[in-house]
Amino acid sequence: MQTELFKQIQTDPKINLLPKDGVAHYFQGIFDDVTSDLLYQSLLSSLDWQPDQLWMFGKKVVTQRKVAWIGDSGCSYTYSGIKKEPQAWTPELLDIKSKAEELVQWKFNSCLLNLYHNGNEGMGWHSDDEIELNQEAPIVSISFGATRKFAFRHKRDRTRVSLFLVSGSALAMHAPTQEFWQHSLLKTKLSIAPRINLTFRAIQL
Ligand SMILES: O=C(O)CCC(=O)C(=O)O
Ligand SMILES: [Fe+2]
Repeated sequence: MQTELFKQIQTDPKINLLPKDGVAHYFQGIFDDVTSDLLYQSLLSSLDWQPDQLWMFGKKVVTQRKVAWIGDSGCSYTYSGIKKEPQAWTPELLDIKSKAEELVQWKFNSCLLNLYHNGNEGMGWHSDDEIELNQEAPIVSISFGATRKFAFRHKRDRTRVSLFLVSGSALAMHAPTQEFWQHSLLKTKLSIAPRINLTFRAIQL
């Protein structure tokens, strides 16, 4: 019974995953398995992947997880105190961007990609609420590779909602989700295959 309900929630893009203060929709099978594998390989080899750098307790930390920042010219982006200049769009990225835009009827001008080599790598609790982002715009997150668990946590009462993001899926987060919720890509001892995640964002120019 619980499994049935879970499956339904996981696959019905009309259901809002959040009980309040935000809207998040999950779309499975945006890309089929063969296309997802091809896109994964092509993103892995065509982009300049760099370790992420962030400040933790006053110290600069370099992550195992790698990132690539893509955007229209002028879309520089500062987070955790590090200013990033964008790499140019590739044909594959533009195709994926079109799909993301179609899902939410919004135009994006930038994309942050994360490469998690194994289950030991994740992303801690945060909101995508950087000052450069248009706060009205949704964020669309697309995943290729290993299935990973993603969780939301309400900033005030700590309510949690979690789901598995499978290869070829999209997760759309609409305003005011970032204002009230944090999210995290949880680490796991189970999943050892790598995963690439893309978050399409609208930077205010
Ligand atoms: O890898 C994920 O699914 C989440 C990535 C994320 O939250 C981000 O890039 O801001
Ligand atoms: Fe995020």
